[in-house]
Amino acid sequence: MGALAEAYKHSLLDKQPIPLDYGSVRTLPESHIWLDQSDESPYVAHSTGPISPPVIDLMDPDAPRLIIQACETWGVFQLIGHGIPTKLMEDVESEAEKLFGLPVDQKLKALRSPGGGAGYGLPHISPFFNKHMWHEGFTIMGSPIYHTRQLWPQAYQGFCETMVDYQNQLKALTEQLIRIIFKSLNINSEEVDWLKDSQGSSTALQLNSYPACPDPTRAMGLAPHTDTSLITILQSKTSGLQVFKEGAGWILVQPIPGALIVNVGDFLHILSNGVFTTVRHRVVVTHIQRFSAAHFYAPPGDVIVSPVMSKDFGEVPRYRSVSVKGYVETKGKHFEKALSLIKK
Ligand SMILES: C=C1C[C@]23C[C@H]1CC[C@H]2[C@@]12CCC[C@@](C)(C(=O)O1)[C@H]2[C@@H]3C(=O)O
Ligand SMILES: O=C(O)CCC(=O)C(=O)O
Ligand SMILES: [Fe+2]
Repeated sequence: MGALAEAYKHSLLDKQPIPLDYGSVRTLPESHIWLDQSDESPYVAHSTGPISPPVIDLMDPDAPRLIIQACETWGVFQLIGHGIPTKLMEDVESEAEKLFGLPVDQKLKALRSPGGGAGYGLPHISPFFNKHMWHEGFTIMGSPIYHTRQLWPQAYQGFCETMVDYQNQLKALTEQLIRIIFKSLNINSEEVDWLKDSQGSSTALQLNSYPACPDPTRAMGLAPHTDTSLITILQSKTSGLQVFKEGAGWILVQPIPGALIVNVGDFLHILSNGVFTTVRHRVVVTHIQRFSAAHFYAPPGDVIVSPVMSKDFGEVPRYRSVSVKGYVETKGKHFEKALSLIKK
């Protein structure tokens, strides 16, 4: 799990808010109202017009070019032909439904400890906002057994097997995509030891639940953010994810059945000298519960991430070199100011 386990470690220490018992509230509590009536609702702000992130088939011989183009123009794309078994994707969704369907007092037994990364709770970025998000999450870093046993002391095996299998398969797919992307950055993957000995990479699996909301247009499922990853791969059956596109605003992503949503994170943005977009995204809620699973992948904590120099990515570095561990700390303390703090 590596460096990502330290993400938002400091910000968690000052307050440890816990998720609501969402099933028991009939009206949106003041603490969860993000927009008052006059504000533009997150629904109004999004356009379901003609533009949407690219859909790319990994089996397409032209996939590498399309992936690079998507990383530059959107920072996000939908991927089909990825080879992740449909059954496994369905099992992940149903295991998440089971987990978040547990009684609140049982879920709280797996509550993330202050400064901890794994376990049940609100988003790690909660302390940066004075309103609570309509969300509950379960973060897995490394083996899921410890926190899963708090939920199901006698029956944690099925959940753990599914999540470990999923993490292994998503890590392999991530590394396949990274090799394709590194080619465009003129990085020889054969010389990247943490990519070959892939034990060292930092990964995390985030299960998200956005419970049915009594007043969806005034709540926020997950506040706008960019991911602290090289690449994030996400699955969800239902819409709710919105990505920000310069010149178009918030775009609702309509998930294609069986597709995975791949997005560029901060580390790939830095590595590409700012050419690949670390897409800002958020989640709006509805009257129906929504689930997602997001796999985060970053290099090991001691790896130094430096902007590549080339005619395609610029001869002048736009960012200072950072260690993965150092940047995770900066992001955890300063959140969305992190990138500007390392700008040259
Ligand atoms: C590996 C990661 C990446 C984390 C922190 C740590 C574990 C959980 C991830 C998320 C998941 C939910 C949104 C986010 C913003 C959050 O609050 O926790 C993500 C954050 C990040 O992408 O920065
Ligand atoms: O639920 C989603 O679609 C997005 C989740 C997300 O952005 C995250 O887990 O970082
Ligand atoms: Fe995200």
